[in-house]
Amino acid sequence: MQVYLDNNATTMVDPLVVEAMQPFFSEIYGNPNSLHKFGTASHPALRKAMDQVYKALNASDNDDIVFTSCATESNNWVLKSVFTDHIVNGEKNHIITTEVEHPSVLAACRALENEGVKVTYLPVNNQGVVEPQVVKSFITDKTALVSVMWASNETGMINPIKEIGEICKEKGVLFHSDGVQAVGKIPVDLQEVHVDFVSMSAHKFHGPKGVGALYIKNSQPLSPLLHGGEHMGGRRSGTLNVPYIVAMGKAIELATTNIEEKMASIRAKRDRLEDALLELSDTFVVGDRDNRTPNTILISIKGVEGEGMLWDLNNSLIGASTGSACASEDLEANTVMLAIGADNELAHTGIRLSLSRFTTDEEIDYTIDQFKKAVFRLRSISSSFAKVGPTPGGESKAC
Ligand SMILES: Cc1ncc(COP(=O)(O)O)c(CNc2co[nH]c2=O)c1O
Repeated sequence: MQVYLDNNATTMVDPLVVEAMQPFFSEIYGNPNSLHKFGTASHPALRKAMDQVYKALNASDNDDIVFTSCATESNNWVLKSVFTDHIVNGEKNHIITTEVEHPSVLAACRALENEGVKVTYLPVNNQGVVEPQVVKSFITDKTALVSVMWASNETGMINPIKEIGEICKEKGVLFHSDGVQAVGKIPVDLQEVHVDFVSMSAHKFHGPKGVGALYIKNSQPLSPLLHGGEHMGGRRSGTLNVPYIVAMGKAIELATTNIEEKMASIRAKRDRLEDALLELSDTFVVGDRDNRTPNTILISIKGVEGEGMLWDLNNSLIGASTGSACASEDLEANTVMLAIGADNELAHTGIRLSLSRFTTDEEIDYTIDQFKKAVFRLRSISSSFAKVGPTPGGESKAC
């Protein structure tokens, strides 16, 4: 048996999505910008895909949704164009984000610091979420943008986006949320929550890699990141990737239809897995599961190096991660665990398990069995665990 539990990194493309894409490779393949029938033949499918995304997000017709190549592009677009539109002219000079954002936000912010922008990286609490009042306390009249991820790719913890949005609206500050780990996984209603910009990525909800989108509230101005054509109303140049846009529409429709039912099913499997792993001594899971995306577990196993655990699980054909694949090459401590206050040793023991709607009960059973065997094997050769020994009573808990 092989079990894929790294769905926060990327997901399998739903076979129904693959089917929806097929006609647009060799049958309806014209350039949508061409005026002839080969080009206009793709327009109905493009309109349908756009409608599917609007419906899934409950976006208003006054809002814009622009397809991009990925969420990394969407995140960079917001940050760099807010800089262009509101900071270069001297109107503002400050951006607020958090210490635990995805690298595509953090690296873009660091690039803007090199341009002289003042960036505040807010801390998170011991649950790994940022507190609205902390956001409010750092907003000044020079703040151009607040950027806070909707849900964490590493912990699944969900930030108080509605409350932060209300603060930003009251203060007249633009608000961006990297919605990659929320869209398609938990309800996202953009008429319920005030956010100016939301990034999303199809390969997180069973669409293909290489297509994402940016939601822009009230179609407000945002300078293009890419120039050179009147695509997407001049918002984002580049020939439309028709099969992938169609795929994103189908994928978001499948992911958000009966989403509560889908969430309940995934959550039940995740909770069963989490409860079983917490039976191991000296383990803890980051964040209260009631405020977490239904598919994610970030578990720390005292005395077991995360990388070693990954390889052991890999030998059992179980795919997991120690955190964002974007940072998986380095053997650094898990930054989120450091941010919530774990010490350096503990922060090297994090393992992220992220399920999907395709995860089966049999796969959960197999994972529980293999995970416990791996922990026993690795702890038996672990110098640190042997030295410290198990905590009497083996305190294990979610926190
Ligand atoms: C919160 C978040 N933002 C942005 C991205 C980048 O999206 P893309 O550019 O469309 O790929 C990711 C991918 N996150 C991960 C990729 O690998 N492991 C992860 O956790 C993400 O989780």
